[in-house]
Amino acid sequence: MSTTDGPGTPHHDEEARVVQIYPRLPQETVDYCLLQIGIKDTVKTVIHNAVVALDLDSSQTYSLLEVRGRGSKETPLEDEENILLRVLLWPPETQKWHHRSQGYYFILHLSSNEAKQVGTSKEDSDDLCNLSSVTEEEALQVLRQRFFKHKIYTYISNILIAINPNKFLHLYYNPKYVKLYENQPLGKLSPHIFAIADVAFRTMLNRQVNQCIMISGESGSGKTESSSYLIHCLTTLSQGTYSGGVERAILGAGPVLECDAQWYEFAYQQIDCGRFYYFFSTLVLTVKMCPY
Ligand SMILES: Nc1ncnc2c1ncn2[C@@H]1O[C@H](COP(=O)(O)OP(=O)(O)OP(=O)(O)O)[C@@H](O)[C@H]1O
Repeated sequence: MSTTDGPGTPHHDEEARVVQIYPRLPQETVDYCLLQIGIKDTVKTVIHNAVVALDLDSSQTYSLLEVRGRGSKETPLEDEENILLRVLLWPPETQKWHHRSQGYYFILHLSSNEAKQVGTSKEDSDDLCNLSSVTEEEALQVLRQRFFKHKIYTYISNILIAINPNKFLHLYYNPKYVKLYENQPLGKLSPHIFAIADVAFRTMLNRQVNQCIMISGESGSGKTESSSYLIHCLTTLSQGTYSGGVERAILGAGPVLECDAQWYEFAYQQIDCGRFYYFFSTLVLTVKMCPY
């Protein structure tokens, strides 16, 4: 990420965007700064760069709020969130330099240290393997906490856990995300079902070997829904490659996607024997939240 001199500054890569950050501070500062954000930038990096660009006191704690649309509420963003993923959901005309009156911008807010500490009572991580202590209780706590922040996907290394949100989350399934996750190593961006589809698709093309994504979970946990997102992503990825027939093949595979108990038993035997990776490129575990 770099600071920019103004609206005319060229983008360094196709996925970079220029955003405005408006400081909301007790003291007088310049109105706003412009920052160029790229695919790897998190909210934390944006806050750091805005503090430098606005020449603010770096010993203070700041947070970033997103305003998405005129008159919309200000949404506080998590430090590790990928900021480009949010900006890509803004209307195209607001994804380059634009006036604040159009309603899409970020606010840099001075937050007190105590407030920050209360808000981070438990550690959060995109990958449960990164937790400092991996107990069942800790893992469930993190998943629950993420779910309440509308983060339904979490990795355990290259296994994806998908929690059924029971409502359509447009933030996750915007068609632009297929492109964003294309050719990205697993774990580089926030956990997503499209990342799983991309890994399977690339491995199939590179190794010229059939791939299998196993989806497991109790009834109503979102297996069918997850497979339709996978199919959507795979068919989109297959367009524009020499494997154009993939679309027809995948759509025709509906009946065999729902396999019987015997097959599951076989699949789990392979996992138990440590042969998982020979049989499945990836595993998606779907989870239904208990209402109590
Ligand atoms: N990712 C998701 N986003 C939005 N809604 C979802 C998602 N996953 C599941 N749901 C909701 O939960 C309902 C149940 O999901 P789904 O039919 O996929 O479960 P299932 O695991 O296939 O169940 P069964 O094993 O009984 O067939 C869906 O009809 C949908 O409303």
